[in-house]
Amino acid sequence: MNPWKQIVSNSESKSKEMLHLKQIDLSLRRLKVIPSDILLDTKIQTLNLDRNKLKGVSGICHLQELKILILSKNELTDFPMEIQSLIHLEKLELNQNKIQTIPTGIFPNLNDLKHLKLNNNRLSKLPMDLGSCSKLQYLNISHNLFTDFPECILEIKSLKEVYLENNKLRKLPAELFLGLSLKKFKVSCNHLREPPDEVCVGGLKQIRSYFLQLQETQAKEEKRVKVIFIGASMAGKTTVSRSLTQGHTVPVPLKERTVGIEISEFHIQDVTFLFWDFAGHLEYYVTHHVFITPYALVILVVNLHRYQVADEQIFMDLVGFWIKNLFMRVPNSVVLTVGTHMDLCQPGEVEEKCKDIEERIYRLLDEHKANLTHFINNLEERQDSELYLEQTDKLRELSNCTVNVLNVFPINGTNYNDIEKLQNHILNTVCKEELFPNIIKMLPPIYKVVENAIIEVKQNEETPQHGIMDLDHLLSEVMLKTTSDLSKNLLKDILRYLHRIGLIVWYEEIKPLLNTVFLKPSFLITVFKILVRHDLYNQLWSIPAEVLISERAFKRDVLKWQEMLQSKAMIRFQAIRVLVKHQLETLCLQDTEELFHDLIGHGTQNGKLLSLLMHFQICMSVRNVKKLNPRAPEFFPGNQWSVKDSHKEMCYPFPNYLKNFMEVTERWGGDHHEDIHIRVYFSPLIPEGFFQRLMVMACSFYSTHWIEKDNFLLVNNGKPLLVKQFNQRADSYLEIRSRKPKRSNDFQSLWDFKLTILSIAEKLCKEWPGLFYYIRSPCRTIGCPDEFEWPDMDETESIYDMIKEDFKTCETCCNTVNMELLLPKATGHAKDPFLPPTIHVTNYGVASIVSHQ
Ligand SMILES: Nc1nc2c(ncn2[C@@H]2O[C@H](COP(=O)(O)OP(=O)(O)OP(=O)(O)O)[C@@H](O)[C@H]2O)c(=O)[nH]1
Repeated sequence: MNPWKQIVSNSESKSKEMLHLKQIDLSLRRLKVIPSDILLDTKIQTLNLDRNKLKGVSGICHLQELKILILSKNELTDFPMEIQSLIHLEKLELNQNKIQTIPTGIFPNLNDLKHLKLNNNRLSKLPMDLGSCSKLQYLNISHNLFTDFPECILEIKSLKEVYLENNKLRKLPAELFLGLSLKKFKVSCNHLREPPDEVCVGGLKQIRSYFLQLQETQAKEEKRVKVIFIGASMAGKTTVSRSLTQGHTVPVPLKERTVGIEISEFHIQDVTFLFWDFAGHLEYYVTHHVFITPYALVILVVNLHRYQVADEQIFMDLVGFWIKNLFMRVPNSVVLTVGTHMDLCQPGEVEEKCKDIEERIYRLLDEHKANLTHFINNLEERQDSELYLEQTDKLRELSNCTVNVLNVFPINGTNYNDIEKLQNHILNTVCKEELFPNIIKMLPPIYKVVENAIIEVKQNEETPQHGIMDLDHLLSEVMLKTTSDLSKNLLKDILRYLHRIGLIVWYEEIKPLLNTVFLKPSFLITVFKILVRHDLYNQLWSIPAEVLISERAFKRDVLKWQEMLQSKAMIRFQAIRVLVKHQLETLCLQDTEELFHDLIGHGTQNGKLLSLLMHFQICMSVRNVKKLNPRAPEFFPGNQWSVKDSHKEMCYPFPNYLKNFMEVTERWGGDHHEDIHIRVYFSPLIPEGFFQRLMVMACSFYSTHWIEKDNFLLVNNGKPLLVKQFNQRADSYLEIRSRKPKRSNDFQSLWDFKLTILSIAEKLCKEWPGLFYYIRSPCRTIGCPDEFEWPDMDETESIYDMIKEDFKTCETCCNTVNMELLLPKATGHAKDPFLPPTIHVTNYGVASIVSHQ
């Protein structure tokens, strides 16, 4: 609960209590001036004026005893000069105003100031005399317009926490990390070159290690950019990316369709490009969250011959779908649309189509913006608008983001002159400061030395061709190749940097892969492609007899596997072994035996392949598909939950291959009008791959489950819960449905069940920063279309505590509905109040939710 709300909760009790406590809460009052009676009470120590409409704070200088002053979310454009008189001030919050400058002469008077919040203003400078605040421990200047680091910060030796995110900083001073003893530091979303973002995301430890290296040497400049090729199947992505990297036109035969992703490195002048060519098939979209990252140039390839001017559907398939998904995933990305097959177009057709594509993209982005504005207005106009403040803020932030779409660049992908023109265009684009401020990376020379040593190790004859290496082995090899005396920790920090720029892959967060480095990221993709491929069904059939025999399988088994894949999207472990073995044989690698065991695992231990796929929520594992126990023990957030080991063969459902068969529908037995259901609406859409991953995570928690393409059914303590997705334009939502409990006491466990699914969905949504969602409960009256909106779920407050009323009246049908049918309204004692739990999804049976109680 917000501490301010705890202090004073209603106006009647306010005066007496406040006079005693000297703490005044006047937040959310729509105040334009501070009430005069407050200004007369000179003994006030705490004044909270959060979320009002103040343009000034005239008279505040009288409150000489003030220690805490909260003026966040007001309409201040000037820094209030009177604050200089508040010499006992310890905490000052002026965030979310419109302040542009802070004059000098204020901070030298605030000798006791410990906490200063100035985020979300329009500041580009801090006054030099801020340095005199020798007790300041917390400083937040994130979401402002700083281009240069304010030097005065370096003088404040007491600082423990500094927040600088979302500015335009290019360089951080070494003294900040080597001189001060910071404990918390955030700097994401800047234009950093020194140190580059890829170092900063590693946190204080890695930034310190970076600057320690620069104490004796000068940083060297490197220009690097990741280029992501996306677009529908057969658009020409591989043709363009291969022609660019190989320096001549490369015809791609039809049978060589991209499977998964292709990666290649390529140089134009002094810029290093890392090309990631994504296959157009939807089956691969579930893997895109692993690889589509911010700060990349996105090349959207469109076949102009296929494109039709007046056809909205074809625009959505070839262009709109990708732009929408990018907006959700990387809301600030730069997109260059390349139109291919212009040689097959008639004169005049190319110009007309390019213009049409550009206009429709802008319309799509405008529509998205208008949608957001509409939501913001709706929430703000509500009488209970204060219940939706977080949502409104998030929407506002989103409406400031935009995908930067460049004009369409038409080419004939089979003509090298055109490829050369495109090459120059790409170079000019990435060198544009305003589009790619992060292309330049200033690095200590040792980073390059280590990079070169790794490339040498990679090319060494003794290194396995697949480039998978044990971490310790790699570290000792690199140490041998570099003359300088490198510490293991520094080497690991440099490896982390090389992982983030995409040169190597080291997933240290995945336990079974902690000691594994993929020197060739493309091999990692090859590994993914063994099981995530559009032609998996045919792949199974093409496995040669000798591979089958070596795994004690027969052609008849293959038929069973194919049937299982088609009807249940399930792959048996034996089939996985066979597929991996076959794939490794076709790659003609040495050491296949060892690699095979590494990828597949030993005994019940998952190998690298399944660990990777499960970590990225692409598949899950189940033991005994037929005998799932509908009376499995009840699951509670906070309890460790496990399933006994069985000796049955494991099976792996891959929800991306699911079709709409009827198993879930049959088990559920149709909707009842009494069902308790809620809807989670998504704008602009439910992202591709979202539902499948939600399914994987949810089914990892609830062992009794059934899955279909757009539905899944979970059972907990004998009670079923159905989750369905509906994904149509302006009507994209998840429905979470359960039967109405017979006893009133059972409502809470049912709401707990729903809240767990909601918290999983919420966690997933964070991976799509451009995605907005809200939750509604439909009115209970048959035929009434109205829905009740859920309030913002405050991270610190249980939703059960937020719902105070027992009944709600529908504005449309005027019926009164019992609240426990609509929202989590605890009837008895709140057993498991909902605090968004931390979710640990590892493997089937060891998944757990830890709630913060
Ligand atoms: N005539 C003509 N053919 C092209 C052009 N660009 C690509 N192609 C051909 O179009 C076909 C598909 O090209 P790819 O590069 O494989 O397409 P892709 O987008 O990578 O397709 P996926 O791998 O399915 O995602 C190939 O046969 C290319 O040779 C072009 O500009 N003109």
